[in-house]
Formats: sequence, C-alpha cells, structure tokens
Amino acid sequence: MSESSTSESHEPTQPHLLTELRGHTLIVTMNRPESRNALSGEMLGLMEQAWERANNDPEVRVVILTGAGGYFCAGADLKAMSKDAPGDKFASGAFDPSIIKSLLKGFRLTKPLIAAVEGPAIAGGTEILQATDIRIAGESAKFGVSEVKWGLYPLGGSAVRLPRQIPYTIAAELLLTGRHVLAAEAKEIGLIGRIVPDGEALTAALEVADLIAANGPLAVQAVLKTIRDSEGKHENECWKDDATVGAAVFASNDAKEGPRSFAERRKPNFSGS
Ligand SMILES: C[C@H]([C@H](O)CC(=O)SCCNC(=O)CCNC(=O)[C@H](O)C(C)(C)COP(=O)(O)OP(=O)(O)OC[C@H]1O[C@@H](n2cnc3c(N)ncnc32)[C@H](O)[C@@H]1OP(=O)(O)O)[C@H]1CC[C@H]2[C@@H]3CCC4=CC(=O)CC[C@]4(C)[C@H]3CC[C@]12C
Repeated sequence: MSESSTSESHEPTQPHLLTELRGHTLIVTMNRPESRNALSGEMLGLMEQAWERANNDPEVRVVILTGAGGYFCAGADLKAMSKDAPGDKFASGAFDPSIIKSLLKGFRLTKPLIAAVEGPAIAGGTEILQATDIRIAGESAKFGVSEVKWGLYPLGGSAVRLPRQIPYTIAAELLLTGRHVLAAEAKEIGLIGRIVPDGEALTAALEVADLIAANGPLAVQAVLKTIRDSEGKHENECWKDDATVGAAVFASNDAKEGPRSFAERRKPNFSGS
C-alpha cells in the first residue's frame, strides 16, 4: 500500500484502515489481521473518512473494500464489547444506531463499491458486504450474520437488507440461526456474485474496477443511482426519475465523446463533465 490513512490513536505505522488510490480505484483495506479485521472504533472512524473521500474526490471512480492478511472482517470487536458494552451508549443517546455511516447504513456511496473477500466475513463483515454492489470471494471465504449467537442484534442493517437481497426463507434461516456458509453456498443463494481461487479476490476485483473506471463516470454513477433509487418500487413509479437521470447523462460532454470515439475508432477520453 503506497498511501495510508492517518491513525487517530493507534501505532502510526499500523492504522486500522489503509487506503490506496490505484488509477481511478480507491482500495480500502480493513487492517487488524491479528483480530480477523474485527471492527474497532478507530477503523470505523477511518471508514467514514474513506467513504467521504470516495464520494467527493472526482479522481475516484470505483471503490474496492477488502481486508488484510487473508481475512475480510469478523464484525464488531467482541473482546472490546465485553469490557465496554455499546448498549449503554444507545440507551443514553450518545450513539444513534439508526445511521451507521461507517457500515454504509443510512449513507451510500455514489461510486460503485466492490467487495474482495478472503477468509471470514462474519456478522458486521457480512453486514457491510450487503452495502456493496459487486461481490467477489476466494473459495474458502465464509459468511454469516451471527449476532444472535451472542445475544446481539445485527445493527449493521442485515435484518432489513438480507431478505431483500436473497430469498426470504434463506435470509430468515441465516439471521435466526447465525450459521456460517462457505463461498459456494453464498454464491448459490446470491449473496456473492463470483468465486475465485483463494488469494485472487483482490486481483479479480481490480479487473472489474478497471472495466468500470474505463466507462463514462457520469453514466456509471447515474446508472448506480437509478439501481438504488428504484429498489423495491413499482416500475411505473420509476420512469420519471429514470428519464431525468438519463437525460442529464445524455446532455453531458461525455455523451458526445463516447459516440465520437466510436466513429473515430479510438478509445473514449471521458472528462466526467
Ligand atoms: C451492530 C454491529 C454488528 O452487527 C455487530 C457484530 O458484528 S457482533 C460480532 C460478532 N462476530 C462474530 O460472531 C465473529 C466471531 N469470530 C469468529 O467466529 C471466528 O473468530 C472467525 C470465524 C471470524 C475466525 O475463526 P478462526 O478460527 O479463523 O480464528 P480465531 O482463532 O477464532 O480468531 C483469531 C483471533 O482473532 C480474534 N477474533 C476473531 N473474531 C473476533 C472478534 N469479532 N472480536 C475480537 N477478536 C476477534 C480471536 O479472538 C483470535 O485472537 P486470539 O488473540 O488468538 O485469541 C456492530 C459492528 C461494530 C459496532 C460498533 C463498534 C464501535 C462502537 C463503539 C461504541 O462504543 C458505540 C457503538 C459502536 C459504534 C458499535 C455499534 C455496533 C456495531 C456497529
């Protein structure tokens, strides 16, 4: 990683989250491999900063979320929670769990987000996965929303999102039993889109990111907006916004550059305007 986020309190050489801009792709890496990249307060704070950057930096066209050391994320740091229970902060109003920006609940990226998963993606790890658009995993990756095993609630959004993303009965089973599933089953139920050999998830994600980054950025972001905004609505309720968003793209310089590049038999040079 050539570039890393600033650490708020931990060792400056080992921040809990790393970021690297490679071309137009922002790679965001959860970085506590000794704890299977369990979510710390520091990591969550740095994730918020990374998402702000992704949305506001025009150089960023695609984002990849991954984990260090061959692990994705083991959810909340249960050891820290055993000493300092978050429930007290919810009860006092010190933390409002209806918006958890770091886990992309109540806040979404305007750029496509690809998950590159190796190893365990459990509880909060599978919760944030549900906020990603494209999901690629190594064959040994493991998923699950196991909060109920510890008497906890999946506050990262899974009780709402999972039944919308995979068949209801399977979502209910996973949420209520907390059982883990391997990559093959995760793909079968539609939780992830692609399986690659272990160790190759990031490479595969970068290949997809390059394909997306080569496209017109305004077009990509507009398509993503419509995918998100139309979710759960009757199609007739969507056409007005679909037309507004689409017409704005057609009015852009990029929409002139694309057809021109085809006619001139060259690669398009999109400016994002
Ligand atoms: C609400 C969200 C979220 O929904 C809640 C959760 O995520 S609960 C977390 C539940 N996690 C699990 O069930 C996973 C437990 N781990 C395992 O099952 C296994 O370890 C594994 C399958 C991941 C890996 O197995 P392995 O056999 O490969 O490895 P193993 O030997 O078991 O482990 C290796 C070492 O790693 C350590 N380890 C593993 N997992 C964890 C873990 N989860 N926590 C700590 N350490 C872990 C293990 O112990 C081994 O270490 P050794 O030293 O060798 O023993 C919530 C998500 C984030 C919350 C916010 C956090 C910050 C906040 C603070 C506040 O004060 C206010 C609230 C809040 C904002 C808080 C709000 C809720 C969340 C958003």
